[in-house]
Amino acid sequence: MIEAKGLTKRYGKTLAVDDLSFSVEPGRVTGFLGPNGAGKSTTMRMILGLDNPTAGQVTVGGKRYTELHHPLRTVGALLDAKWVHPNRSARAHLMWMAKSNKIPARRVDEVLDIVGLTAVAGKRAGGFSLGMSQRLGIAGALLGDPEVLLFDEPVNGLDPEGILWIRKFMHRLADEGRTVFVSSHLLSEMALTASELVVIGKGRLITQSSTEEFVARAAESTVKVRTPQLDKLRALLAQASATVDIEGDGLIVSGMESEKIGETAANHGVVLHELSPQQGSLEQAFMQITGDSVEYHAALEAEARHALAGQDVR
Ligand SMILES: Nc1ncnc2c1ncn2[C@@H]1O[C@H](COP(=O)(O)OP(=O)(O)OP(=O)(O)O)[C@@H](O)[C@H]1O
Repeated sequence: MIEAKGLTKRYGKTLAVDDLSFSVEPGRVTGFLGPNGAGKSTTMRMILGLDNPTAGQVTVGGKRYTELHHPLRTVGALLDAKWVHPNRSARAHLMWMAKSNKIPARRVDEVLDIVGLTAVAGKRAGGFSLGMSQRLGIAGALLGDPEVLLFDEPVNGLDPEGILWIRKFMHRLADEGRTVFVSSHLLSEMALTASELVVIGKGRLITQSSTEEFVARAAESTVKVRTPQLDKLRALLAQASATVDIEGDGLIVSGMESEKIGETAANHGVVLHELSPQQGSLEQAFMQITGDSVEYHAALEAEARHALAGQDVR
């Protein structure tokens, strides 16, 4: 379990993390969602004791990182996959990590097996693809068999197969009862990976809720209506305090459920050709909630450029 209370980090004039309080429970994957520059990496660094909070605190299993007797046995992290000595073999890299944390050597072979790197354990880590480097990073995070695992943007730059592997692996770790906290600026990815979300913007908590709730609540449901008596229905709905916009040959109604719209139409003899609640996507929800966040729009543009260029922009 991870608990942040009033967590704050200031770098000079920049308030990177601003009075952040949230909790991350074991047994499920929790997404840490926010646009670029929202403060996700800074928060993760504070969880890992790599940065000190300006105010507030964050604990792992009830203790601050610096109070943990065997940190690697409590919390493992994948922050930067390329953090290995390029000329060391995967096994040598893990052996070195194990030794410096008093972890038995046999655990190295176990974690190599868990992440599927046994066959290439003797190869230079410097020659690994990004996907393999990610696996090696995860093997390192698992060395101490920790209860809590942090992943900072783990799917960045990975091919679809690598993304799928990481996603399944995180679910497996959560199913084992571990606390899994994974950051991302990719909304669509979090919808597939996380069941719970901690959403931040500009260093502040926007919301913590289940992914499902977040989408349902934020993408304030709209209903598409088509009718040959458009003006009449529009006036009736507006009278009942719904917000009505004309779109194409129909109406987009918000602030009123489809059942109520249908009943209102029936009560006044209005014929309906279509009455369809519109499903909100996580993207829409996120945009709505962080709508005023400049950084968010920058992130969206970057994502769009990324999609167009077919390569990673970050
Ligand atoms: N060491 C530092 N010194 C000064 N400013 C920093 C430092 N680390 C982060 N910042 C600033 O703090 C803010 C939050 O950065 P952070 O990297 O935590 O965000 P993020 O959500 O992880 O975004 P990204 O995914 O782009 O890394 C940014 O404005 C960033 O420029």
